[in-house]
Order: sequence, then structure tokens, then C-alpha cells
Amino acid sequence: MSTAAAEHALGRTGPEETAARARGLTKAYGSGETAVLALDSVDVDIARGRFTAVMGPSGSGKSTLMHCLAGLDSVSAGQVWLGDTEITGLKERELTRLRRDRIGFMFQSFNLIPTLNAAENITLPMDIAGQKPDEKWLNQVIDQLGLRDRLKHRPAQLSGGQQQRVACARALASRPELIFADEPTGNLDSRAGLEVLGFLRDAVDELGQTVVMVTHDPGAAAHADLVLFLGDGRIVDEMARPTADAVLERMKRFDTIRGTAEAPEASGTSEASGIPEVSGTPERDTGPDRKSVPGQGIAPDRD
Ligand SMILES: Nc1ncnc2c1ncn2[C@@H]1O[C@H](COP(=O)(O)OP(=O)(O)OP(=O)(O)O)[C@@H](O)[C@H]1O
Repeated sequence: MSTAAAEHALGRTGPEETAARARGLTKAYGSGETAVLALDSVDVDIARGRFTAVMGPSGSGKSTLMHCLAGLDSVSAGQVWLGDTEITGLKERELTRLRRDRIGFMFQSFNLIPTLNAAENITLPMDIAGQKPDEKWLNQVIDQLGLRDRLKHRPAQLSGGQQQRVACARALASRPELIFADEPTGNLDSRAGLEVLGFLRDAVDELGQTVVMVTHDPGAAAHADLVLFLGDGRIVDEMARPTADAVLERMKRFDTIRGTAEAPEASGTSEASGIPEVSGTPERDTGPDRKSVPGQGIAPDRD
């Protein structure tokens, strides 16, 4: 299914306003009897300068879609473009460079380097690329995220919310064409989660960025301009200008179809906030390696 209807609803036209798109995107894992069709001929347009959320039941293909759009995973069939660049068929080295130069990533587990302070973590992808940050932009991002007085702190000296803000600043630092956020509030309490969602919203509204966020949480999805619903590897629905209640209602229909009582709250979200409540220390990267950004397939050029 195409997202043309929602594009129309949001007043967008033209391919030049598409930050990423896929046509006939198919991804199968394994072969023979054990093969899993994670994505089944998906057509999707990600609008530039908009905040898109991707929702769906567990196993519906959300992460696979994000990984294929970001060039982190190969496709079995179909085509994917980042802007005007077709990324399907690019060699791994070209993909590494494309991810590093044109995409920002945020993950549930923050993926900060523990031995680097906040400022160093923020500029790490650019340092790896040998690029100088645009100081004006960087300062704007740091102030927008309220990190000015935390720049010398290492991740262990920061709260979970502050760590995710550093990860957000790192994703924004190079002013990428597209930011992918995979459950960015999954390790945060409700207040810190709302704060991070507010920053992603501001990144779109005030800094003109494009954000794609995978989430299980209707409350988080309600911060987006558009929600894409995945079911069994297909985009089965979309919702412009979502509210948490409307998203929750739509998610319940998946449960009805599946004939289970499992509601989105079952994945650990609190009904009041819709944001997962997690105690304990979030998973952190432990490697002191300055030469790569964990989880993002970002590394220096080898030529
Ligand atoms: N590396 C892999 N090898 C085999 N099967 C995989 C692999 N990665 C994902 N899958 C399968 O592909 C399907 C889609 O997985 P995916 O992780 O994209 O779903 P999801 O919607 O992100 O799920 P969740 O909400 O639980 O994170 C699932 O059936 C999953 O088991």
C-alpha cells in the first residue's frame, strides 16, 4: 500500500519532498521451510521534514523495514532510495559512507561510548568521517537539547534521559537527511521519554529534520505527523495527525484479528503515559573504540 493518501492529507506533493522511499521492498530470512517473509513487497514514501512513526505487532517487520531503509540490511527484492540515491545494489563500503554522511541513528540502548564525554560522543561520527562540525548548527542542537552544561560529562555521569539527549544530538550533529530512531524511549521513564519525544518533534518543527521512529507505544507515536501500521510484513494502514487514543484503537484491531487478548500495554507500556517504565541501568556499549559507532554500521573510509 502506498502512503499517497496521507501525503495528500498532509499537503505534500512531488518526489523531491521524499527523504526515502521503497518500492516492492521484500525481505526474507532463511530458506525452505524455515523461511520468514519479514517484509512483503512494501511500497513506502518517507516525507521530507516530517516525523513518521512505524507501529505494528511484535514480528510485523518494523525493525526490518528501518534496517532496509537505512541500508543496514540487504533486501531480497525491490528497491530503496535515500533521496535520489538508490541504495539497493550499493557495495558495503558505499553503504557505510552513506549511513555515516547522510543518516542519523538513535537506539533504545543509546549506544554511547563510555570513555568519551558527551561532546566527544556527539561529534564521534563526524570525527570518524574526518569532517568538521558546523559550529553554529552544533551549538543550536546542543542548546535545543539542553546539554550545554553536560558536555564534559561521561555517559555514566548522566541520567538515562540525558544520555538519550546526547544520542539525539549525535544523530542531529551532521544535519543528516534522515534520522532513524528505534524505540528511542524504550529505556526511559515516562518523563524522560516525553522529553526526548519533544526534542525529536522540535528537530522536525524547528530544525527541519526528517525523523522515522519505530515504536510500540501509542503515546510516542502520537508525537508523529504520520503513523504507518505494519502487519505481517505489509503496510496495512496509515494515520495522519495521530492521537494516542486513535493509535491505541487501531492497534487493538491487530489483536482482534489475531484473536489474542494481547494489547500494546503488554509490551511494558504504562497506560497512563504510554511510555515504558524501566528500572535499572540501560544497556550501554562497553567498547572504547573511537573508530566506529556501535549499532550504526558507521566506520572510517578505508581508502
Ligand atoms: N536475522 C533474522 N533471522 C531470521 N528471522 C528474522 C531475523 N530478523 C527478523 N526476523 C524475523 O522477521 C520478522 C520481522 O522481524 P522484525 O524484528 O522486523 O519485527 P518487529 O516488528 O521489529 O518486531 P518487534 O516489535 O518484536 O521488535 C519476525 O518474524 C522475525 O522473527
